[in-house]
Parts: sequence; structure tokens; C-alpha cells
Amino acid sequence: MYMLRPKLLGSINNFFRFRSMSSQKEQSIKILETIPSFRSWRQQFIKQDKQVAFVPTMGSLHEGHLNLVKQASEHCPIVVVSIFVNPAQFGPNEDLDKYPRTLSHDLELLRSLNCVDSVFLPKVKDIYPSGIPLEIEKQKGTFIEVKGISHQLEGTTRPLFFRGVSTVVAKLFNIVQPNHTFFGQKDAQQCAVIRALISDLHFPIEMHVGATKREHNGLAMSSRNQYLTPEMRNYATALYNALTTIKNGLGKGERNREILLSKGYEIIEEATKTVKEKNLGFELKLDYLSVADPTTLEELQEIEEGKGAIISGALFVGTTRIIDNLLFNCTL
Ligand SMILES: Nc1ncnc2c1ncn2[C@@H]1O[C@H](COP(=O)(O)OP(=O)(O)OP(=O)(O)O)[C@@H](O)[C@H]1O
Ligand SMILES: CC(C)(CO)[C@@H](O)C(=O)[O-]
Ligand code: BAL
Repeated sequence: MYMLRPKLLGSINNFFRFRSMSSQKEQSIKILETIPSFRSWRQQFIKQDKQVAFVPTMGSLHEGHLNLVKQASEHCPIVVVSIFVNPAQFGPNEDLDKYPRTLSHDLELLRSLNCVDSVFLPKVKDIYPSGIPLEIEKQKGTFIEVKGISHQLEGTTRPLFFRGVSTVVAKLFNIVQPNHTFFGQKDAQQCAVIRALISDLHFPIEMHVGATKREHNGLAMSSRNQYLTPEMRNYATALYNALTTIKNGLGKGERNREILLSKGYEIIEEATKTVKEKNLGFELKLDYLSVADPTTLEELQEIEEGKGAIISGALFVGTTRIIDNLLFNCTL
């Protein structure tokens, strides 16, 4: 009779034990929709002294989010993901109502990772007990603002955006009480704002920044890419190409801001012109290109030797606004 060697038998047993552990985790993702239920579930890991990693999202998940979740699971035994479309970070004329909401697909994706312990799905009324009208004059309650780095770049076009992000992230940190948290480089200014928030409010949380995940053509993945047709996605790469050209210029030693930016503007202008000439039924419109100081986020007039820079920009593709950035000799 064919006998399995003990070592082989052992590894088969281990394989099944590991499979059954991971499928246990898969089946037991705890979906928690209220603050008390989340707090009570969280309690056990304090007693067990198990570290918790937290990935906040607005859902409509893609590879960028999933990559953050995988990184989170490499750092901590317990992984929490939140899905909450936060009204406070949307301007009155922005896309709060049409923002993609794909909860069951999101949960499927998270289950397939086999590493998520809980998905926190709070309700707007619980996060904002005083209500959250989008007009600032009508708002009541507590808001958090990280002064100095919230009003330039993204803050120019979206003046209340980082107030909304800072407020909701502080609330989520208070509820989830993570030891580690994971944000994506795609939203570079958001990373700087959250880092400052953690430090200024003395949250005992270590922040990690995951690299930007891109489509094959270079376009940064984003939930809002769902608003774009394949043709729009194709022309949207002008932003990434412009940023890459600026970064390459810096890499080759060019330090003159105007020369660096002019190369980026040329790329955007060419794409804008082509879209117009071909009469494609949408327009490209540049919001901004920036070469900024990684700490103050102020525009760099002189790019000094040894000083890094965040090269970033925003582009309207039809009515959809996309953002992207590249880092030169710096981290977030
Ligand atoms: N392409 C990406 N690569 C890495 N991280 C990303 C990427 N896109 C988003 N993230 C990160 O995922 C987290 C949740 O982001 P969010 O849910 O707003 O998704 P999004 O794709 O940025 O959506 P939106 O289209 O609204 O900007 C944030 O920390 C964000 O920086
Ligand atoms: C951090 C965040 C989840 C806050 O709503 C959001 O701004 C996002 O998804 O980047
Ligand atoms: N990722 C940032 C979310 C927003 O643009 O609203």
C-alpha cells in the first residue's frame, strides 16, 4: 500500500490547517454598522494585546485599496477596513450623490483577500450626530482643521475638503483605535494632513503610506475613474505624463521652476488640443501643476540641491477631476 512519508503528511496537514485558518478569517469578517458594536468587538484585542491596523476608505474598492489592506495585514494580526462616504469632504456642487457605492462587490473583494477581520460601515447620522449639511454656514458640531497645509493645492479648488477629511479621520481613529493606519500616496496632500493630525492630536498611531497603483497606461487608479469612458481614460494619462516629464527634468538636474513646469504644460496643452480637434465630446482642462516643498506644501521657487519636491497636479477630464503626484527625493 502507498504510504505517505511523515514529512509530506505533515506539510499536507499544515496546508489544510493554514487553509482552514484563512477560510475561517474569510468567513468571519465581522461587518459592524454601529459605534457601540464596533467598540465592543474591538475590546477583545486590547485584552489580548493584539495590534490593530486600519485602512479608511470611501468604498468602490480597487487594487490601490486592496494593496493597502494587504500591507496592513503584513504589519498587524488584526485588520479593520472602514467604508464611509463622508459628506463633510464634499463641496455643495461636488459628486456626493453620484459617488460610486458598490458595497456587496467591495465585501467580495475584501473576503477574497482572506486577511480582513472587520469592515466598519458607520451611518452618517452616527458619525455626525448634529447633522451634516454641505453648506458650512448651516453646519453644527465639532470640526477639525489642520491649518497651514490644507488650503493650497487641492484646498484651492476644494476649500473644505481637508476639514472634512481631518474631521472624519479623527472620529474614525477615536472609534477604531488603531495602532497602525494605511493611506495611499495617490492622495499626497491628504497623507501630509493626516500625518500632522496624528502628531498634533497625539494619536498613538503609526502611519504608513502605500505606493500609488496605476493602470497599465499609467493612469492612477481611483474610484472616480468609473466616471470615465475608455477614451477619456486614455487622454487622462496626460496628467501622469506631465508629472513624469517634470520629474525626469529634476532627475537630469534641471532646477528652474519655470522650465520644469513649462514642459508639463506643453504635454497637457497638446492633449487638450487633440481632444478638441478630434471633437471627442469632452474637454481636458488643467486645474494645476505644482512643484512643492514636501513639508510646507508651498510652491518651490528654487528647487535647491538636496531638497526634495512633491510634483502634483489635477486635471478635469470632462466633469471628472483626477489628481496624481510623483515624489522627487522625498517621502510622505
Ligand atoms: N491608486 C491608488 N493607489 C494607492 N492608494 C490609493 C489609490 N487610490 C486611492 N488610494 C488610497 O485609498 C484610500 C481610500 O481612498 P478612496 O476611497 O477615496 O479612493 P479613491 O480611489 O482615492 O477615490 P476617489 O476617486 O474618490 O479619489 C486613501 O488612502 C487613498 O489615498
Ligand atoms: C481618508 C478618507 C477615507 C476620509 O473620508 C478619504 O478621504 C479617502 O478615501 O481618501
Ligand atoms: N481620495 C480622496 C477622496 C475624495 O477625493 O473625496
